[in-house]
Amino acid sequence: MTVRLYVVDDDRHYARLLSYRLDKDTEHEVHTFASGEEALDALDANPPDLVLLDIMMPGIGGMETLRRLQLFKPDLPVVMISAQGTADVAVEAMKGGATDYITKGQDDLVKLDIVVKNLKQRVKLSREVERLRGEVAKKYGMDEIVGDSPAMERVYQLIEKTLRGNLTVAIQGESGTGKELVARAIHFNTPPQGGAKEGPGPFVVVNSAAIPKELMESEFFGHEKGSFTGAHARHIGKFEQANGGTLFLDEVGELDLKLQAKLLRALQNREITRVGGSETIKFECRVISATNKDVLKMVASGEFREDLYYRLFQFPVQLPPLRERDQDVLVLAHDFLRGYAKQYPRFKKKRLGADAARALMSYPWPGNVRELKSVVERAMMISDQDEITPEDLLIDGPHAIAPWAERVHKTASGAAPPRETPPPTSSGDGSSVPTMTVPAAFATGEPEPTLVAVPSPADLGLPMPSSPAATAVAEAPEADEPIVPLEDLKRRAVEHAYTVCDGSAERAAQELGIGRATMYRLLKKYEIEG
Ligand SMILES: Nc1ncnc2c1ncn2[C@@H]1O[C@H](COP(=O)(O)OP(=O)(O)OP(=O)(O)O)[C@@H](O)[C@H]1O
Repeated sequence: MTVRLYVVDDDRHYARLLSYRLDKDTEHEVHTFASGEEALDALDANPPDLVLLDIMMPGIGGMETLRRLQLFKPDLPVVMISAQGTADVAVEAMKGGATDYITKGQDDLVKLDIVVKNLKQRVKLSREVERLRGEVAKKYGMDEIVGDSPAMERVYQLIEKTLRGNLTVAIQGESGTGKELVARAIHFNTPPQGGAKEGPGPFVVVNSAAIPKELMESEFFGHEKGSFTGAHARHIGKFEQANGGTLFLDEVGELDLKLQAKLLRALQNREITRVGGSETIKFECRVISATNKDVLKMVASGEFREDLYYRLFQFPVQLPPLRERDQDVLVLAHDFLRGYAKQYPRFKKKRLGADAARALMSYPWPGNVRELKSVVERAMMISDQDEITPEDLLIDGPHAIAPWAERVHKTASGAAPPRETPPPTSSGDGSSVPTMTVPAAFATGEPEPTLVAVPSPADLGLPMPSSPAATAVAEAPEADEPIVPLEDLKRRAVEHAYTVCDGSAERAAQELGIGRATMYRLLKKYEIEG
């Protein structure tokens, strides 16, 4: 680990003495400066981990330099160097935020070693925290949301807009459409609000459907010891826990009217009182709610307070069910395949065969993405070969299991499928796509073959052959060519388009037939740089 140290002292002899000693440690990168101004000028290009700062210097001097260093990075460790007889100034500096001080000509060099050693420990720790924070943010970042369909494109645009301010966001969508995923992405990508400390703060979930009614108030606002039977200790509620971060109110449509009134009051006044307590406690957090209910209908029927509706739904984000994003099915399936193989490396060679991919595409998925996920993960487990076949999916055929089997049979026998929209005969953007007969694996015993949609290249997230960027990568493969994973093709298509379009993401997006936001996301995902 390299630690960058600044030695700032106009006494060149003393500065050289310190830097010579510090340089002996190979982990140290020492920069010396003769004035505060010089050191401040270097901050952006080479930010320090630790500063040794003389108090008495010409120009702005040590104290003012300290103040400006703190503006640059509030938790930057700064050790003041005081001349003999100016120890009282050093103490003043520590009151002003300096970490420690050494006195020239006394025990300075020994103390220097100890101080630097301790601070290095601190720097190492804060780097580790930073690294972990980055990992968490990545895990819950935008990249976790998968899908390039026009419907998801709109969702990405809305998410980006929610990041501009601190309005309450209400995410609506059927069960399993990714509401929590989107809430986490908003939380982890929201820039720190005015005065907030570093990082996104805590993400606290309250699932209103999962908590017994009688415990709801205490869950939200906390309680004091002895405030009711069973309250053996003080309990800190979710609002307080979310302070400085995000409170995610899941299934908000399940709240009863009494609690709705209390929630409204808390949100309006930005303060709460614990059950059985009298102290009012201020909180500051972003509020995101989610529901799969039609809350406006609930407002009309008196089940949901209108004033709370306006308070929570300042920025509504509607998530599409899977049936409205057919072209995402394979992208999602591959993502689940990769995710499961990462979790269980023994499955890392498993891949979707062409017939299985077609079967997934033609299956009438309803809304819940979890269904697709469990079909894919189960297929990985039960398939005997590396290539997953339609039979491994267990969504049709003699071994198919509910609810998947019933859906296929209902659809095939002409009964209304559970989806609200018809099976895919058009791509997401309204253009028609060719149809084909159901593959053998979907034979239902019906005399007439069922017609289902065949994915177009655009449906698969691939460039349409008509675009110049596409022709180079979308040539028809020979029958004996090995199958290339879809993700590799996508990466190549994006890379190629970006190069051909001279690094213009906008033009490349146009050529690929995808939106700008998706293009930027893919460039980031594949780490393609201009
Ligand atoms: N767009 C998506 N990209 C990747 N995974 C998704 C997407 N949408 C949903 N999922 C996956 O589906 C599962 C359900 O997602 P999530 O819990 O966010 O949905 P939800 O709408 O909050 O569900 P519920 O209404 O049941 O609480 C998770 O495993 C999630 O990873």
